Amino acid sequence: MTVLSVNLNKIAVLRNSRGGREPDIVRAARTCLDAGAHGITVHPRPDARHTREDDVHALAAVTREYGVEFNLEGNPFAPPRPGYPGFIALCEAVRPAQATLVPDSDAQLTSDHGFDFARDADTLAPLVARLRALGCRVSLFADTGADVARAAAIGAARVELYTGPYAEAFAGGGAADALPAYADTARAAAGAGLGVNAGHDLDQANLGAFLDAVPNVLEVSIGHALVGEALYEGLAATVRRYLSILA
Ligand SMILES: CC(=O)[C@@H](O)[C@H](O)COP(=O)(O)O
Ligand SMILES: NCC(=O)COP(=O)(O)O
Repeated sequence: MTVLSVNLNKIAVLRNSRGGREPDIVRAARTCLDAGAHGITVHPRPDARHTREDDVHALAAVTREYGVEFNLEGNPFAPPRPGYPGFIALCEAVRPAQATLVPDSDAQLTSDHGFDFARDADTLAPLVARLRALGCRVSLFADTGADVARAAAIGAARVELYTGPYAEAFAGGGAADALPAYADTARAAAGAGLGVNAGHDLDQANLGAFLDAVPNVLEVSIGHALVGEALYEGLAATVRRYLSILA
């Protein structure tokens, strides 16, 4: 079964554009969870452009209340700065069920690549161990063709396949060419004992074909498209549409 974790970054983008509390990210989380979403994801960035430290605490509390997964994403190497205590410190404070490590630089518009596990193994391994000691399941953001055996050796429980290139290929009519690399990487990950998550630019149009082609996807985290689509149909109805694609 594939579960849906709704990424609420874009609710915070809208809220921050005017300051204040609206739209309320906790109300959005409750709406998604009441509609059947299996968890909540956020990816607070060091520049606090969307979700902030206080959101992380509030969403940790609401996911605890619902008994669902809180998936916290971030770059463990980004240094702390005022308003952003650092990814590991956030994990120490709220102990998310899943910590997804993503190799973003500060200036990136959004996530656009996975780790180079061979290059990053020595720096990742102690951080993964620290997160595991907190009780977090650790997932590492990965490109197709990544050295997933090494990701397993680093201590991760899962990899999250970066689906941006798939979404782009789908939009251009080239999904059939893009999907085999995802399926191969998912199979290799399973063979290495890793669970497989997927995310980035998934939407109602491209999700079904991805899940049909890629085996054993345990979780998809979806935010940008889902929040955009919710403008037309409402958040709860949109979450239910995604759940019907997963079913
Ligand atoms: C890790 C990942 O794929 C990203 O999709 C991320 O969570 C989205 O971040 P932004 O909302 O900042 O683009
Ligand atoms: N990990 C991917 C995620 O949380 C959401 O990505 P997107 O749907 O906002 O592109």
